[in-house]
Amino acid sequence: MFGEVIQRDFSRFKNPRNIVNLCFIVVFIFSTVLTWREAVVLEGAYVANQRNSLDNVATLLDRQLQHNIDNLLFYRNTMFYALQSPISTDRTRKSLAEFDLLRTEAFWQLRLDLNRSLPVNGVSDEFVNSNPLLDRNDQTVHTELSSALELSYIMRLSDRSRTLPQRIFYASRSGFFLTNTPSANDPKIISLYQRLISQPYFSSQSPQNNPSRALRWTHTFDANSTTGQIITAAIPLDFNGRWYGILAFDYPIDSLHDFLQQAKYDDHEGTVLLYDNELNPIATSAQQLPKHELFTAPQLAQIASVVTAAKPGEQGELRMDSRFITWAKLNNFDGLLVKVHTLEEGVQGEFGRISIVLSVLWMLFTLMLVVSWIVIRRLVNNMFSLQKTLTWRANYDTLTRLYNRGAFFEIAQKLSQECKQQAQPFSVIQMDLDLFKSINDRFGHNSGDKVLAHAAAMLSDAFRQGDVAGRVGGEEFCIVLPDTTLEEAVKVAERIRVRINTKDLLLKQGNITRISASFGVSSAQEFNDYDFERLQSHADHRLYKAKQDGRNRVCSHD
Ligand SMILES: Nc1nc2c(ncn2[C@@H]2O[C@H](COP(=O)(O)OP(=O)(O)OP(=O)(O)O)[C@@H](O)[C@H]2O)c(=O)[nH]1
Repeated sequence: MFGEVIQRDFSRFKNPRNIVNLCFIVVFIFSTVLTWREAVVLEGAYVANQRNSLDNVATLLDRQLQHNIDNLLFYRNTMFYALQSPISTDRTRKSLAEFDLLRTEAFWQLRLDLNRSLPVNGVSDEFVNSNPLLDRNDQTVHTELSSALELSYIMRLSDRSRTLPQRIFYASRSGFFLTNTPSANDPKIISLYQRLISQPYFSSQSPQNNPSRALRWTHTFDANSTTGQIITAAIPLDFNGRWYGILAFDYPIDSLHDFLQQAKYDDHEGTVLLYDNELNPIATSAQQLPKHELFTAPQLAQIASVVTAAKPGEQGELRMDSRFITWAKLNNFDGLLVKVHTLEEGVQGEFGRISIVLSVLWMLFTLMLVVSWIVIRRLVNNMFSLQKTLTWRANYDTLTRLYNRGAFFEIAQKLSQECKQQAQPFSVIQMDLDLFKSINDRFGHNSGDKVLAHAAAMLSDAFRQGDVAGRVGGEEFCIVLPDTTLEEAVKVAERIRVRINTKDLLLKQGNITRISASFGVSSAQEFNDYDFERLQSHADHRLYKAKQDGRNRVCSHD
């Protein structure tokens, strides 16, 4: 059963049309799979390229930030060690004495060395006492001030050329501050200090608010200064269980913006954006921040969910609409670097051009494949119909559409042998048109052909299913009748004779004629012989007798 199914399926493929279809399908699948593979490799390279490109910016930015954080930690250590073992010099003692005199003034400034140190700016005892967050402790304030004066030397020396434009400062709870962007000794000191201690980065560094005492980034905020929006990183300074103040640096957002703009991108490389820890865009490699939101609220939520789970330094990518998003969580910044690559930019870029060439090549190949499939299918179809015609012509007579002599003899012999094997009767009718020559002579050869075709049609209509007829000579026909006795065959011959003889036939130029035929019938039972050729010879002999007896009759005996 299974074998039959396989054989049937296999034989279906022997048909050249199916083989051609199969071959083309295989070539098409193969080419599509190859192109698909190329596309997958290309996509992998594209993703790696996008990641690398963002990684370069992330590494650069991280390095800059690391430098600043290192500076901050270095300054904290300086303060820490100075608090532990303060250096007492004439100059510091003088400055501290000066502080004791000035501490009740609304604002004041101490400076050890005009050229080599930065000024320490302070506010009055009254100001400090009015703010519960502040505490000017008489036990520690001198040590802290001398430490700050020491730091002012180092801060003054620090090289700012390698860093992003920034402000580094120490804001003390004891009512003074030190910054690398010094100001004059004027009332502005009060407002500057007021601004430092009222910002969230100051209060958030209290032991209650920052129990881990780690560095913390703010989100962007308006510093209410000429610098516009800024972002700040701060660490607390603790010593001997006392929270002294904070060391911090801040960047104007513009400087981060400039930094990203300097990262080299060609026009098709997409846009890099820096987001703060509240996922607000703060800087971009484009000319300016996008006027409308780049991401919808659900998209932002999707980014947030992916990024929250990520560790610092981790990278990833997302597909949003037609855009390819690469993100990197920085090691030294509490925010996110995002690269947005639009489809349009992608198409214009190198990978886009390669993808287009690949798609066009695939389409061309497929088109050529389809065209050649159509051509080959047509060739195969033509070949098939030619083969069919040739086969038909080899077996049939084109005029009468009956079997020709060769094919008929072959079939007749086969049928006679089958009847012999099954011990069935078998009969043969030999038929010849009467005086056919005179039709040719009177009406022409074409009319003679028409008569032959007509006689064959009469013949075909009259015999039964299973009987086979053939044209065995010019106007001679033979019919074999399996499983038919002589009597039955005579009846069939008689029926044919009547049919032929009762129909008028319209010939050339309106001539109507009626034809007749003579029949000789023989059967295998009579002679106990199933050899077709011999039976046909007997029938032919009886046909001759029928002609002799006056034509238009059936003869079944010698
Ligand atoms: N038109 C046409 N004539 C054919 C074809 N084949 C044979 N003939 C003609 O058929 C005629 C047969 O004539 P005869 O054998 O003399 O016999 P008949 O005229 O039929 O006379 P009887 O058989 O004695 O009745 C010949 O003239 C052949 O040329 C054919 O394919 N087409």
